[in-house]
Amino acid sequence: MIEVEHLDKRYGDSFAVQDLNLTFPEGQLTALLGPSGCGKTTTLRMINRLIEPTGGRILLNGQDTRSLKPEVLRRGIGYVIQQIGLFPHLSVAQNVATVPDLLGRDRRMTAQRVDELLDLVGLDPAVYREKRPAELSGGQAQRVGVARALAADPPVLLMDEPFGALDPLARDRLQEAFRDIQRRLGKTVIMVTHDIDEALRLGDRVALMRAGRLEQFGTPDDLIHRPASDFVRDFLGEDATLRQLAGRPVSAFVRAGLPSPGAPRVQADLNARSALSVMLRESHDTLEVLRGEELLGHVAWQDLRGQGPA
Ligand SMILES: Nc1ncnc2c1ncn2[C@@H]1O[C@H](COP(=O)(O)OP(=O)(O)OP(=O)(O)O)[C@@H](O)[C@H]1O
Repeated sequence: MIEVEHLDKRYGDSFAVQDLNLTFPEGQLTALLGPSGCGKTTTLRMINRLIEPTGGRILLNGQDTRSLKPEVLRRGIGYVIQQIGLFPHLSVAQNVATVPDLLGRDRRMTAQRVDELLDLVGLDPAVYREKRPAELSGGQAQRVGVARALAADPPVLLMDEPFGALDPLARDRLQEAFRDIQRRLGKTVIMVTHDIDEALRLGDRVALMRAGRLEQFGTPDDLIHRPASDFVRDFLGEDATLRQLAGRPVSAFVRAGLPSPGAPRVQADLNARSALSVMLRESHDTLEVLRGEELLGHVAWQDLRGQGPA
């Protein structure tokens, strides 16, 4: 768990970050979201002490990070940035193994782990192990960057716009793959993004910042349905609900029981935004939700609009 207390970063007379108070829950992904210049990157870099705060403190599992040597601190905190900076003269496998090698880990174990990690991020080790960074696409290089950050098995991962440089299709795929990995490995992840869709889709929690301060901290649902201010509402925009629905299957909204007679049928893995479209098209305010032939229950219009059980 990472706790940030009264955190300040001042440059001359202006604050990049001002009186930030925030707890990043363990094993969850928190998106740091906000307009350009609001202090996201500064916050992230204060956590691994690439930037030293001018005030306040940061606790990692209850321990003040200032009491740890930066290099010791960073061993437990992976860091992924957009320009991932793979070493061009090293192979993919050597790049992924950088940290374990530095830590003097057993070579054979490391080689095996490198293969597992490449597999995990969707790169066939037999094909990619010996390639050089110059032979990779942008998306493949990003995957290697994620594998490298995971190689030291840090409990905490800091990510700064990790998927920013990718085309939309590659970004979608890597986001999904990463979300899976994060859930499976139970890492605590803090991800800087200015992409609202990305924050709402990937974040268990979203911290929305504005001019160095925290505007709202909550689940994507909280921000969308219970915005703390006009700024939050405006920032997310009117189609925030639709955006969030696009990222979730309709099965997440299912209630037990029968729908009203004549309700259209949809499959459970249909995304909720498309399910809403079916309701509009068919002029029906409930849908019957099936998985294959099995009836799971129904979903109602008001559930998709955010007043329901999900
Ligand atoms: N070294 C520095 N010296 C002076 N001001 C700085 C310095 N680094 C950052 N700032 C200022 O602090 C503020 C926050 O910067 P930061 O990079 O944290 O924003 P951000 O939210 O990550 O923005 P972006 O999304 O554009 O990357 C900005 O106004 C920036 O100009």
